[in-house]
Amino acid sequence: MSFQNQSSVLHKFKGILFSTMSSEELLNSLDFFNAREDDVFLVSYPKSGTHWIAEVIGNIPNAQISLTSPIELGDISKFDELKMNCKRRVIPTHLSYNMLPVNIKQKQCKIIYIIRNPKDTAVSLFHYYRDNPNLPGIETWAAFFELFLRGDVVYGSWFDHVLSWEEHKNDKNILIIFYEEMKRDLSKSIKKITTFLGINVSDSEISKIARKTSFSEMKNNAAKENCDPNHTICALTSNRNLVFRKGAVGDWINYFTAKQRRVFDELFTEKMKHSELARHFEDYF
Ligand SMILES: Nc1ncnc2c1ncn2[C@@H]1O[C@H](COP(=O)(O)O)[C@@H](OP(=O)(O)O)[C@H]1O
Ligand SMILES: CCc1ccc(OS(=O)(=O)O)cc1
Repeated sequence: MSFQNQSSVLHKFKGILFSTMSSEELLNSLDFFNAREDDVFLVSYPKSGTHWIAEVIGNIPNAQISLTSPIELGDISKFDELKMNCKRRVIPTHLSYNMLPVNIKQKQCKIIYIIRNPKDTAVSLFHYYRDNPNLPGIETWAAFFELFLRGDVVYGSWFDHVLSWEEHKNDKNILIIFYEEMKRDLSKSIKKITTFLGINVSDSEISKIARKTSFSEMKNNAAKENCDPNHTICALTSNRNLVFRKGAVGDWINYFTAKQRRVFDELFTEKMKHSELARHFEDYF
């Protein structure tokens, strides 16, 4: 597998790194996006469990929804492509709240924001950088750790991303889901999601969705799929095999040195001192 230089796969837009698969023209035009009132946005910082929630939603019986590729993926023809979709659209994105098209906010579309312990997120993104030819090559975990702390990674700083959503955590059209809660009680999180979407689902159907969206099931299914580079659903890869790595809570402990842990905790405390969302991670640090 060939590793790419950062400049060939990432570009900076308004100070934040994006994949070159997100054209500058598209990023500049986001505010021209025409949202529909029944659109659902699935928002996350990369590697927070986005595919997992997408699979949960895709398995809701009779939901009549259509999962699209991320709003920021592609070129200016993106909005025409989305317009042609007649079903209720579930649109993933890794955009921060500030960059989200204004029309989505005006129409108060439903938004699910998934958030994961940043230490596990960093480790997961490190592996994504290493394995994914659409991301820059990275030599070591130590080098990646520095980039992550500085926000010098695709979609920028985890801290800034989460803080941009923090201010809207109580908006009635926004549901916050934690990866760690999904791991602890998947059925409970599925129930939260279906209730939020206004779809009535029985307990036995919820159990069925939980079975179908277990890590092993999703990883096995991805291994059987053909990887079609012309059908890119993800913003960062057309190979779904790269998405399902370990699916665990607390894997960071196998990577962080004692010093890295101290440095990270200091930065976390400083940046997230006013954050209620951050309190959720106290048990996982
Ligand atoms: N069904 C599932 N259960 C648990 N974790 C899952 C999962 N599906 C995906 N993931 C994990 O979510 C991360 C990918 O997030 P995203 O979909 O936002 O890119 C990966 O984490 P790891 O790299 O830690 O394994 C992946 O393994
Ligand atoms: C399948 C929906 C989805 C989930 C996550 C995405 O982001 S990434 O490209 O894998 O980072 C895109 C689409």
